[in-house]
Amino acid sequence: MTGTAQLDTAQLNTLGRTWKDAHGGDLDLRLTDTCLRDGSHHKRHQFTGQEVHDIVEALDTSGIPVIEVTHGDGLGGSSFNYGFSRTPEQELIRIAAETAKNARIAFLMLPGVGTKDDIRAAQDNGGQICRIATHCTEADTSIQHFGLARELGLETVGFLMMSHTQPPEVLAKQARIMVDAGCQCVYVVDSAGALVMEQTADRVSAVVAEIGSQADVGFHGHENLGLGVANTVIAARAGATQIDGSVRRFGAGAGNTPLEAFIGVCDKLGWRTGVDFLQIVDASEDVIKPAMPEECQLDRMTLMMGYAGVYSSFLKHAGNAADRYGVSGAKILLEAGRRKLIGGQEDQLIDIALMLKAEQDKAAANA
Ligand SMILES: CC[C@H](O)CC(=O)C(=O)O
Ligand SMILES: [Mn+2]
Repeated sequence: MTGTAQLDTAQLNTLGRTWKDAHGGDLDLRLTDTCLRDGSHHKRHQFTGQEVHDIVEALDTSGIPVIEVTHGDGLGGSSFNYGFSRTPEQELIRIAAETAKNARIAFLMLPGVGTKDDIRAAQDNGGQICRIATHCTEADTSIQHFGLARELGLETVGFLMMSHTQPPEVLAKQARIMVDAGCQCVYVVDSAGALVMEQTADRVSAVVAEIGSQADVGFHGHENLGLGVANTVIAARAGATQIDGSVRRFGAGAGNTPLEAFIGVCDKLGWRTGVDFLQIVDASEDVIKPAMPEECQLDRMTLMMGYAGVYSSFLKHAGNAADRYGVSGAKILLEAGRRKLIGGQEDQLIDIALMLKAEQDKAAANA
């Protein structure tokens, strides 16, 4: 089979649903910690090998079943456009895989940023789960990558990013494209932290109705309106069985769903995650916190992201543009939301800053 071929339903049924088997069916939810990938945005991609080793060891010991490790913008993201990594991501993947005793190591790739060779290298370095992320109307760009990943025997996950921008029925159709290409779990991704409760439930339910008999459904939340845990609980109630978050919210924007808080909530609800709450709380305080440049904040900038519906990974880029041109970062984000910018359009944040500066200079000249 070539990398671009689609899998038929019979193949999917025999190859799908790997995680329930891997965990012996004794978990209700499978958690993925993404502080070593989405947290890379907050860390400006400056993770050291030692930090990755220490964080993976702590998460793995606590029982986290999946740990995602990659540049914040996925394989191949280390660049002038997105920011250079301090340590090559393939080395970080290798360190993570060598450190984890039980957890599977996942890596993310965005078609057009990473390449098929990056996927092969990530597998050679010990990555086992290939997560392909596309804008939520561009699932067709993932077809060849899912084909390759399945050919290589990797577990596959699809990310429908910026899911707040499309109604449930559009997401369901896009999820179908991913599953037909070989994806074993499609995530509704609230990249901007803009979804509000029922909007999450409606989207997850629609995707479950479309693909639930063939593949799992996941949810990836952000904290920009303070709803990460609430949205994740409601997503699980709507049928999401794979859940993303970051311990201590170490992620993009105001951070990801705080995984330790969600684990505590799951304990109270009687949902089995396999993670020890006391250990994960210690890991948050003793290992994750020291690796963070600062806590992820729910402040003017990040609230604006949730409010205006802006991709969380734009936070540092908008802050840089605001500082460079002496304009309001919050106004840059509001305009980015109005323009409905998507990943890859980071350069437009500079255009917006220049426009705001011109307006500011004109107002000053007329004053
Ligand atoms: C650049 C990829 C992006 O950060 C993926 C993600 O975590 C999201 O869309 O929320
Ligand atoms: Mn994210």
